[in-house]
Amino acid sequence: MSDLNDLKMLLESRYPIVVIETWEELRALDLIRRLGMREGRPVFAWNGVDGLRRLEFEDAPSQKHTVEPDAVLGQIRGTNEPGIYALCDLHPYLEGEPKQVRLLKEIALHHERLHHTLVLISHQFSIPPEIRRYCTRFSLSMPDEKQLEHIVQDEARRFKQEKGERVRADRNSLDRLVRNLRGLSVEDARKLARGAIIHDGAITEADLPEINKAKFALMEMDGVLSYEYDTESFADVGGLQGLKDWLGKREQAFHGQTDIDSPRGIMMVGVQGGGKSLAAKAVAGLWGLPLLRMDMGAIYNKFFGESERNVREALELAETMSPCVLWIDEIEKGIAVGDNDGGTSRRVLGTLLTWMAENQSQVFLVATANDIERLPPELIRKGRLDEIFFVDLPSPAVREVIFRIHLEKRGQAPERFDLPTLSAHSDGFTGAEIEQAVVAGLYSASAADGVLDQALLEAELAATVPLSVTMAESLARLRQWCQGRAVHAGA
Ligand SMILES: Nc1ncnc2c1ncn2[C@@H]1O[C@H](COP(=O)(O)OP(=O)(O)OP(=O)(O)O)[C@@H](O)[C@H]1O
Repeated sequence: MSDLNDLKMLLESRYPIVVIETWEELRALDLIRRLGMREGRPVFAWNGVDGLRRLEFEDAPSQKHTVEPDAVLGQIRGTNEPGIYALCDLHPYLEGEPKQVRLLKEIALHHERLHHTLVLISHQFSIPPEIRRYCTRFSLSMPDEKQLEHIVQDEARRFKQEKGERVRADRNSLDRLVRNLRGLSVEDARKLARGAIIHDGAITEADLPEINKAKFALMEMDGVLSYEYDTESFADVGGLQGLKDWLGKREQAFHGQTDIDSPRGIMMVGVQGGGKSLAAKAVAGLWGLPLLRMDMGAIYNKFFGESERNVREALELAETMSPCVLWIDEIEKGIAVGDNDGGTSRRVLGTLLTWMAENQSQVFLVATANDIERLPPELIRKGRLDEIFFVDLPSPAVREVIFRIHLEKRGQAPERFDLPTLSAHSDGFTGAEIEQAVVAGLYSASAADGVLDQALLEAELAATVPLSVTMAESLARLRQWCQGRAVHAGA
């Protein structure tokens, strides 16, 4: 790892303040200590409990009078001997504290005279605008696959010493485990590897979903990306045969098992409740990949900060989680044409398009959209996505399958029902509406202390006015828009 050299270069480029966002405080401090010793510069560490102390000497006493942040910053400002000051968890003391921010700025302003370097170490650090131009960010490097494999082997050795048993593993599972640990710090990778080994003394494919969930939790994306625990199987999706065939043909290429270009993503447009979300979940289920969902609403949430940064970070996280499926639900909400928001949605779209053009990682994008009129043309231009699928209302045969799926899911034997008649009575219904009719029928049956039967289901269907009727015009527009632009997901 060349962290030492990289940090040295940063210091030499005379930035007065270096910000390190990390959970690995001890590793960051060790790096700074080594750098100080190599460069012959005194190094100090501070936190709000112990105050300041010399970092090079293990038993150096703490200067208790510097526990308060303004005391320590005041002392640094007043010292002429140039030093490196690692300030841990200073971030809460800067919020709404103009005095502290000013002191930081003073030290930065007099950098040419004082030659102090402040290294601010926190798990998260938002730089106050007053000092932004004096700051630079530094990231600790993450272990590469070779180092990760060493970590896993270390843990396997430790297991053997403690339990007297060898860890069972095949090459393929080990490789996949190592790949899935990418993007984690040494400490976290070790923790997850230990977790995978400890419960059964083996490394198997079955460990991977747990590893992915735990890894995602460690990454803390605060609502912009969520980990979808329930992926679906395509067996639970009625119809969409065209989409299923398309995906089936590309699975090997996605996993890098052929020389053909890896597929990068699809968009699904269609009526509400037509099964687009269900299909997105089924892609992950079919390919055995974790499913991450990007919430366009959260990207614009002011509490989460700058929108483009949120998108960038979410995409980076998806890359770290690769191979995975990234599902952007209702994509038009975040990047709609004509949004009057001071250009934010244009910038978010730009960030997304750049990523789509440059993405080399195994992240398969599944975007779903309801409102095609708000979709920016750049996004749907040929070549951006591998395919645009139109999810239309289900055909009579598919409606039968959907009835079967939802009856079976609720413990109702489909043989007890006349499925062709139910299908005939549900012309124009979406999958969601068929499911709703089954659920409503079950409620009615239970209220009457009876069982669900054909008559109850037919009554529920007769009482429903499907969206395709109330929104006939927009459905017609959608179908027209899709001609020549999208392929039929059901074909
Ligand atoms: N083709 C289908 N096969 C089986 N179930 C379906 C199908 N289509 C819809 N459903 C049922 O309806 C529910 C809602 O559908 P889903 O959320 O996938 O639709 P959608 O097109 O994403 O709708 P929206 O645009 O409103 O989010 C699904 O969870 C599923 O239970």
